Amino acid sequence: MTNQREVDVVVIGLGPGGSAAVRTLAEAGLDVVGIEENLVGGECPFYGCTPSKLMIRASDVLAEARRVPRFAGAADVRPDWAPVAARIREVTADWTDDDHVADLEKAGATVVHGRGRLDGPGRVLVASHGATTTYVARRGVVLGTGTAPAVLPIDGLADTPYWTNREVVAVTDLPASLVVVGGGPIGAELAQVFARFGVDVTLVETLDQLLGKDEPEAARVVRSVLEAEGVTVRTGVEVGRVDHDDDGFHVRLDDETLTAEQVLVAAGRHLNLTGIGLDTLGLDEDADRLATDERMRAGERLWALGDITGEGAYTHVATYQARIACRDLLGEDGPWADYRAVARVTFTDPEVGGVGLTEEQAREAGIRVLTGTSDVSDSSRGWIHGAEGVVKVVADADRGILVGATVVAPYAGEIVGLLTTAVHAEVPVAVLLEMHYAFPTLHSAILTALRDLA
Ligand SMILES: Cc1cc2nc3c(=O)[nH]c(=O)nc-3n(C[C@H](O)[C@H](O)[C@H](O)COP(=O)(O)OP(=O)(O)OC[C@H]3O[C@@H](n4cnc5c(N)ncnc54)[C@H](O)[C@@H]3O)c2cc1C
Ligand SMILES: NC(=O)c1ccc[n+]([C@@H]2O[C@H](COP(=O)([O-])OP(=O)(O)OC[C@H]3O[C@@H](n4cnc5c(N)ncnc54)[C@H](O)[C@@H]3O)[C@@H](O)[C@H]2O)c1
Repeated sequence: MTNQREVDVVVIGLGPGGSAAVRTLAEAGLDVVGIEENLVGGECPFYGCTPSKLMIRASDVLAEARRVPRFAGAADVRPDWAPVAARIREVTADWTDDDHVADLEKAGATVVHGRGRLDGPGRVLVASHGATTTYVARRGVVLGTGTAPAVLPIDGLADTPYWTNREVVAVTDLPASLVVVGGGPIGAELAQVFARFGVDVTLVETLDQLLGKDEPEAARVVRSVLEAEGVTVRTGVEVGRVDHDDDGFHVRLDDETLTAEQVLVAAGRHLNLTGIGLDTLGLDEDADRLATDERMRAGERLWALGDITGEGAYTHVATYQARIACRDLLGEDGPWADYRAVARVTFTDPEVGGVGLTEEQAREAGIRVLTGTSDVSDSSRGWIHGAEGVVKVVADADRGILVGATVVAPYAGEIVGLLTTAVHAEVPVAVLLEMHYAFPTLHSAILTALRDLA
């Protein structure tokens, strides 16, 4: 049976980006329908940012307690996953979305659980509870369908009960050993978590460095910390085959076969665009991103936001883009989208905070580059804290401004805020060199890196 309903805006996919758009448009008085096929809230609160950061918080507490002998005497540390599993169930409400739905309905939106599909400009087919409804959106459609874990074409893998981020957040009992495939943010963060809880972890990465999107100086610190904490790190290796039997998983690399009780695949994401109907608007659904203009327009009466746009797979990018798309849909003026100063944080310990371009990206962009670095462990606060880390700043020599920066340090995610302001507002390096940096702080290592610009 097919029904038809006319509304102002249809939003397909209610992750952080889609949910923010629904809320803003509904609060502005528009007739908005949000369509979600799984949990309203999306990857971040249920399978991503929030549960992983709860794990990280717990593992950081363990690590800090283990530092007691070095700084303050003795501590008896006995890890227990039960409080972690309980807090994750509390924050996800056991993977139910009633609160998220209520939040959007309170704003005046209609939420439909079902699968949405584009059917030409401004038209969406929604399959829900055995019926199909056609929504005709007077202003347009917002697409924010996000990603799913990439399915790797590794021989044998599909026949094994491996974990992705979707399963790992629900773990109640830890395995004795774990192979993590993929040394990006998810792999690095979770390898450290499980190692700190006593799991024998091997981290396997195809590239020659961990955190391939970050500066090599940052990746080196993270690798050395992980190895010091007992993680075996293998970079520059291919996984040829994965098997599973009574002895667990067997992960065949070029030069050895790893055996472990569990495998976590954290090797990138697949865009949820397949079969979404982009072809009905003349767009390519097999592209590696859905390109958007500065107003987040992706096609005729179509706006896109979040991970599918390829502008940075972060929650804060999705919600930023939601603000821009809503501005356009509500007929307001800019500012429009600007990605010069996107901040990113990998929540390893020490954290890796980055903003803007890496040195390599800046050189590829044709910028006349100057770089400066400083060793956080050599700074006063770094030494007091017993911290390892590095600050690297990347400057445009011709314009006298920073175009990128990276901080590896405790709380680097907070410290990078200062550098995000500098890159975003194009604060002259000459000004950054003359401002005050409190003593003794971790962020004062930025001044040393600025003085090193050459
Ligand atoms: C383990 C992990 C940790 C992370 N940690 C961080 C972090 O610390 N900080 C950070 O900024 N980012 C983090 N991220 C990334 C962050 O989760 C994503 O960038 C963010 O969720 C993207 O939001 P989105 O709106 O694009 O879509 P998503 O959150 O992916 O949501 C898209 C929604 O669309 C729905 N959908 C898809 N197709 C359809 C359809 N046809 N019809 C209806 N609904 C559909 C999906 O079910 C989903 O709910 C992490 C990700 C992972 C996996
Ligand atoms: N703190 C954060 O903000 C945070 C945390 C986690 C995830 N995220 C977001 O989620 C996205 C996905 O994270 P991710 O870590 O899965 O992806 P990623 O794409 O950043 O990293 C995946 C890594 O897996 C490697 N890889 C791919 N195939 C492999 C194979 N067969 N064997 C070994 N290694 C392989 C890649 O070379 C890459 O280094 C990220 O892009 C990030 O934006 C953000």
